[in-house]
Amino acid sequence: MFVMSIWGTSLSLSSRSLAIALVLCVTLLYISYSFNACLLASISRSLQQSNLRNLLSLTSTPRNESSSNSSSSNDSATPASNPSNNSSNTTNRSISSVPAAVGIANSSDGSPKYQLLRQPGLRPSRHLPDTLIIGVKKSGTRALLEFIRLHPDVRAAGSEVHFFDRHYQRGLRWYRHHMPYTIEGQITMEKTPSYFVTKEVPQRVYHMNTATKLLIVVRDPVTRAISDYTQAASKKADMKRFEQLAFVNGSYSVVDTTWGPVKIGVYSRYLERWLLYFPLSQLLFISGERLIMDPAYEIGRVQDFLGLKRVVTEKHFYFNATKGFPCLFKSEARSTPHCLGKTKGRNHPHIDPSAIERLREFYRPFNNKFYQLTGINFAWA
Ligand SMILES: Nc1ncnc2c1ncn2[C@@H]1O[C@H](COP(=O)(O)OS(=O)(=O)O)[C@@H](OP(=O)(O)O)[C@H]1O
Repeated sequence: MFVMSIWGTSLSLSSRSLAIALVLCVTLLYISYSFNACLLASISRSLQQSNLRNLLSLTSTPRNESSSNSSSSNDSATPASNPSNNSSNTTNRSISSVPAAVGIANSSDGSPKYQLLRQPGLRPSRHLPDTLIIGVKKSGTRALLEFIRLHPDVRAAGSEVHFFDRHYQRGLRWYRHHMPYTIEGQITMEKTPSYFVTKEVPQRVYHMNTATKLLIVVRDPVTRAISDYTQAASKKADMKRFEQLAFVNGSYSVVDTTWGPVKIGVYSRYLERWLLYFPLSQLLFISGERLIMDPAYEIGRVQDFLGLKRVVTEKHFYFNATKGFPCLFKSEARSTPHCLGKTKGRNHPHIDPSAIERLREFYRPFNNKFYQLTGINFAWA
């Protein structure tokens, strides 16, 4: 009886243990299942996000391309001296890599081709400019930018960024954010014509990158002054006549050198400041007159200076008789003809020839100094 009762007790004990073990097993299985499910969900989420990020960074490229271009690699957030990083972008350019990469960029199918873009250099990113068009205002700076950006290895900011003269305190990170996306081997370019005449700019550009290449379009300072005046008059209905503004006291004897349109034409004065920071070999002077008469010639010089293959040639230009200026084809296949906008190539007002003659006389010594500094005789009258 006693044995029976012990046996019975141990039986009920072992079935309780069995039941407890079963419950424990089921609980463990449930916890393990939930944990694995969470883990898998989180892995899949992060994979989706990284794919999305890649896709977004790729699809944002055309937005910037439509406005312009750039390349260099400087992550500095403040305008402190960090000159060396940008210069490497001017070498090792591969024209053939560009259309290929752009083609791949449009693919979002996750194929091996698409994976190529993850390789360093092929993933588009923004860089500080390694080339600047610094001026001179009203000399053909927009034409130069539009012409040179036909090159597949050039990307430029579409509008004038004014970083070095107006927004310098915002820092290089801000500046870089205004640059277009580029891939390795492409040049990043920006044009702001007021850089040439703003006192602080040469030193600031030098601090960004001592190797920055500088493009300067120059034009007969008298015609440039009239062009500058024409632009100002187009915005102000009651503007005085050019002759009244260019001279002191209404007579043509004393030139008003404080008036912006006159002052900017004293190129030698501004150039001297730039030469304190940059050797002449880093500056390229483009004749504004020749850019109109023979754009292919001037663009050839620019491509050589930038170490680019001569891709933009006479095949890209045609003379538009209605506009009275050269216009361009966006490709060698002569598709998409394009002229600059209405604000480029305005009709100038009639100016008294005596006033023009007096201004020529005024500029002559400064022009000669400029020819001497640049080693180029621009032959302005
Ligand atoms: N291809 C072509 N089409 C139209 N205009 C051309 C071209 N090439 C040079 N130019 C000359 O460019 C002058 C304007 O110069 P900028 O672009 O430097 O002006 S700005 O400083 O950016 O406002 C502009 O000056 P204005 O003629 O006084 O309007 C033109 O003479």
